[in-house]
Amino acid sequence: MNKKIILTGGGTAGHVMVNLALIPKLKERGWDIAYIGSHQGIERELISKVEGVPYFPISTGKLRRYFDWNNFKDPFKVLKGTLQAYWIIKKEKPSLVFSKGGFVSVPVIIGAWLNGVPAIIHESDITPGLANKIAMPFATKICVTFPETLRHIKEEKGIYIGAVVREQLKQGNADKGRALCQFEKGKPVLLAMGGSLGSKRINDALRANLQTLLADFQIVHICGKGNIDAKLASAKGYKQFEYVDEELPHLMAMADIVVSRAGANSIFEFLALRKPMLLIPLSKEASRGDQILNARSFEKSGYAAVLMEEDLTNESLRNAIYHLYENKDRYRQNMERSDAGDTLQKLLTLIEEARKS
Ligand SMILES: CC(=O)N[C@H]1[C@@H](OP(=O)(O)OP(=O)(O)OC[C@H]2O[C@@H](n3ccc(=O)[nH]c3=O)[C@H](O)[C@@H]2O)O[C@H](CO)[C@@H](O)[C@@H]1O
Repeated sequence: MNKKIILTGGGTAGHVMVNLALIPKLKERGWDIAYIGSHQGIERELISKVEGVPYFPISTGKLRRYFDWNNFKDPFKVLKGTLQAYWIIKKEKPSLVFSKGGFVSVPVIIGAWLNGVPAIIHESDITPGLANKIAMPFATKICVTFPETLRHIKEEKGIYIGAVVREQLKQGNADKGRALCQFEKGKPVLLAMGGSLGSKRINDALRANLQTLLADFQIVHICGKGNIDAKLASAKGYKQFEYVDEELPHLMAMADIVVSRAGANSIFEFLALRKPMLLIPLSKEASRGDQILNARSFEKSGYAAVLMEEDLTNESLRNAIYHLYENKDRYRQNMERSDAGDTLQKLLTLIEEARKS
């Protein structure tokens, strides 16, 4: 019985996390795993830390909905990537390809289709991203996180499974988090996270309020690569990180409230950990607006407060943070009513069923 799987997905950490959640479970079940990603993307860095998962880099190009001179070059890169993915899949002979989306996944899904290998796509957001939209006709099944996403998918291919949250996030230790940040016990902790790449808008507005907020909170701020403010390195009760890997569960465990972008993986992680959250979704100017839909859906369920980027000022952020903290118990009670079920198990069952024998 062939139990080889190729995983793909990348560009931002949000397109790698489901794969990271799956890898230990697939290993437990005796799967042989390989990964196809880009040469430079964050997926290469994240997967290189995982033992026993060979990484095959391919050429990728960004698929854009707007004018850019690279639009003339990138189709050739995607074509090259498709040929590379085709040959890797032909040689590796997996019984299934699983994709978490992102530009790099398009050549891989097409490469799987050309080899007659079934492929499953996972879509985290309410509306499918451009890469997944292009790849969908070549996939066997498309799993979605939000039930309303099924509207955008051909009936027989779409399947609602919910969000996949990494097990290790649930094993955080608040004392370890405080030790890492040199925070004291007893004073509330605010975790600010601008998605896996950081957010300059959130960083600036938060730092403008730092003096006021530090009177009431200790703040751990994940600000993105290159965004550490050295002048604030010695501020008491304020700890900055560019990106956090193994230690993230401890930081999440000690947080009383969270201020975050509304990337699908992050918000479901906060929901699983029952963290009252203020979401500042990426604006329509900078994206297709998927985070706005994610945030509105959480707001409607009573899990989150939402501050739109166009309404983000130093004052509105400060007021929203205090409002969130005052109402934190209400948000927690609402989150207690959510039941995610064992999504990882559902996904594993789907993988076992879909593979080519
Ligand atoms: C700019 C962009 O394209 N954003 C998209 C991207 O966001 P982004 O990559 O930010 O995605 P998410 O918020 O969904 O996921 C980020 C993941 O990185 C992890 N993390 C983050 C920071 C850190 O220091 N350490 C760490 O491990 C989080 O725990 C989470 O698992 O993918 C999401 C899921 O398709 C989309 O909803 C977002 O719109």
